[in-house]
Amino acid sequence: MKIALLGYGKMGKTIERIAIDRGHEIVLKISDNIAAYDLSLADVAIDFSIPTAALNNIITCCKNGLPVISGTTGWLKDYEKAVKVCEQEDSALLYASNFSIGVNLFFDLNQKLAKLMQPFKEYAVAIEEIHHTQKLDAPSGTAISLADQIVANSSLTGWKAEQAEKNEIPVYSKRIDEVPGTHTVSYASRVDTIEIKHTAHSREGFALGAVIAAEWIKDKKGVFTMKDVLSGLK
Ligand SMILES: NC(=O)C1=CN([C@@H]2O[C@H](COP(=O)(O)OP(=O)(O)OC[C@H]3O[C@@H](n4cnc5c(N)ncnc54)[C@H](OP(=O)(O)O)[C@@H]3O)[C@@H](O)[C@H]2O)C=CC1
Ligand SMILES: O=C(O)C1=N[C@H](C(=O)O)C[C@H](O)C1
Repeated sequence: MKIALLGYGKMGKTIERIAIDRGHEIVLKISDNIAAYDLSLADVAIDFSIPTAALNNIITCCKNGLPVISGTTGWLKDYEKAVKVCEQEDSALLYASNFSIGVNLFFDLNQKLAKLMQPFKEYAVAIEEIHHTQKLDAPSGTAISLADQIVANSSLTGWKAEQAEKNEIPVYSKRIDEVPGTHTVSYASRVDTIEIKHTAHSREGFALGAVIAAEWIKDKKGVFTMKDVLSGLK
């Protein structure tokens, strides 16, 4: 498979190594405006760039009929625009706030725990995410996905960074040196605390999941999530 890498930073470089190990070829590496590049050599694009570039990169891929895997976070207010263009252009898009298989299992666990905790109003839920100091967005895309899942499975009305209202989930963001990504969901009562936690030891899990998603989407059309990819692996 011929891959265009949109964004050639920490993730782009890790994806390159894993994609080559799996027998793929990197035909393009972009770290600036996509308009100047010829996408016609690629079978699929993988975008791990910056929040302000993600939507434009996705739209350009869709207009070129190039399936695109989107891992960039911090641009989701524009997600519906991306979906609309993808559908209009009869192209293919898969966004995930986190491509790691472990985090996707953690998402299932989070959803189940939220359902289980729903009747027990004495527990207050909170989310904490810790990432490296170069991260541009906060809260992390993964923390937002976790919060959205809890809202969908509880009587809580939303989430807020730090100072949440009574009916909201507080999401705390910490930035520490080289941390690849740690997410904790906790339910605290006066007498005890229940916690679930995912700790990434490196960026390999994110990158492997993105390459697996690219292999999966290559000849498809439509808007997908990691659930679609993982249901095919089970
Ligand atoms: N979904 C997931 O599983 C994961 C998501 N992420 C997300 O992926 C994104 C990238 O992370 P990371 O690799 O750590 O960040 P980096 O800062 O290391 O890399 C971002 C890269 O994008 C480049 N870039 C800047 N403008 C553009 C543009 N217009 N088009 C294409 N590339 C551009 C930057 O170039 P330059 O340095 O020259 O500005 C840089 O090489 C972040 O949003 C992060 O949150 C990260 C890990 C996992
Ligand atoms: O910026 C990162 O590094 C990461 N970003 C993603 C996010 O915002 O959730 C995923 C992962 O935690 C690493």
